[in-house]
Order: sequence, then structure tokens, then C-alpha cells
Amino acid sequence: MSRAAMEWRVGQGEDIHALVPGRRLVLGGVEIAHHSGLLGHSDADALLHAITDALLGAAGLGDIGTHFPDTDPRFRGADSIQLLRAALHAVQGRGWRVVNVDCTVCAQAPRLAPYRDTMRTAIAQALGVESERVNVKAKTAERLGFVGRQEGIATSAVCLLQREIHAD
Ligand SMILES: Nc1ccn([C@@H]2O[C@H](COP(=O)(O)O)[C@@H](O)[C@H]2O)c(=O)n1
Ligand SMILES: C[C@@]1(CO)OP(=O)(O)OP(=O)(O)OC[C@H]1O
Repeated sequence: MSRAAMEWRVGQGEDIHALVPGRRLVLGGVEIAHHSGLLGHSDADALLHAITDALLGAAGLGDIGTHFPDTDPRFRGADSIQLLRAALHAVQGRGWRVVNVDCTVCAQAPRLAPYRDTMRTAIAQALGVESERVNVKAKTAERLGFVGRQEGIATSAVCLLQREIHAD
């Protein structure tokens, strides 16, 4: 008879994109009203990219650029929710389920607090988990550095995965 036990893995992700006029600002799968948006090959959703890397990292599956290269025209203008779902599919294929995700957006502006619950819901839906397993935080950079000058936005995320292992 085999005995079931659990194993856990933690993963971490980060991302930085430049803020430029004439682009949409999309964070956590949510479009945010602002005079500038993030520059990138995809929709440049830096929050979802950090979460995608955290998931892939926890499962030992490399990083977002390996799975979705920015030289591939299929990902030009891509909806990062779809990239996150594809990464989740790969992670789930190895038997992992998401325990929780915590993430931070470092942006001098705009104020993100009004969007936090919508982002949380969108991320949880993409991951197929209850919203209470996802947490979204926002920080300014106290006007310091490239984030403080509103030249870019930086993000970070951690993710915990869990799976059953069978010991004979
Ligand atoms: N873009 C942002 C940045 C911050 N917030 C909220 O303000 C709080 C204080 O931020 P500090 O950087 O001064 O520590 C932070 O905890 C967030 O709730 C925000 O909404 N949008
Ligand atoms: C998402 C991808 C693919 O379109 O491109 P970007 O939107 O430029 O994002 P980045 O975080 O620089 O790298 C991951 C990519 O390969």
C-alpha cells in the first residue's frame, strides 16, 4: 500500500517595464487609467509576468522568456493572462497546485489601491483559485530612482505550490 505525503515548493519572480506615453497600462490583468503605459512585446503586464515567473520558478520550469520568447511574433501584443494560464497548465501538468500568491507593484503613480480587488479577482480567476489565496500590494518608491521618476514600474511575486507524493 502506498502512503501519500505532501511536498511544497516556493518560487519568486520579478519584472520591470518602462512607462511611456501612447501605451495602455495593464497590471494584474486589469486596464488602469493613466497617461502612460508599459512598453513591451506583449501587453507588458509586469505584475502577471512576475507571477508567471514565480509559478515557473517554484516548479523548476525556467522563466517566462524561455516559454514565450519576445522574438516570437505569436506573443506580440499578447494578453498576459493567457501566458499565465499556459504557464499554470505546464505547472499543473507536473502535479502542482497553487497554495497562494503574494505580489507587489512598485509604482510612483498612479494610485493602485482602487484597482487592488479587481486585480486580485482577475489573478485568482486565471489561477483557478479562491481570491483569498492571492494578495496584491502596491508601493511607491518615495520618488527615488527610475520608479520614483515615473520612468518605469517594478514588480515582484512569490508563489507556493503543493503536490502529493506517493511513498511505498
Ligand atoms: N502606486 C501606489 C503606491 C502605493 N499605494 C498605497 O499607498 C500605501 C503607501 O505607499 P508607500 O510607498 O508610501 O509605502 C501602500 O501601502 C498602498 O496601499 C497605492 O495605492 N498605489
Ligand atoms: C512576455 C514577453 C513575450 O511577449 O515579452 P514582454 O512583454 O516584452 O515581457 P518581458 O517581461 O520583457 O519578457 C517576457 C516575454 O518574453
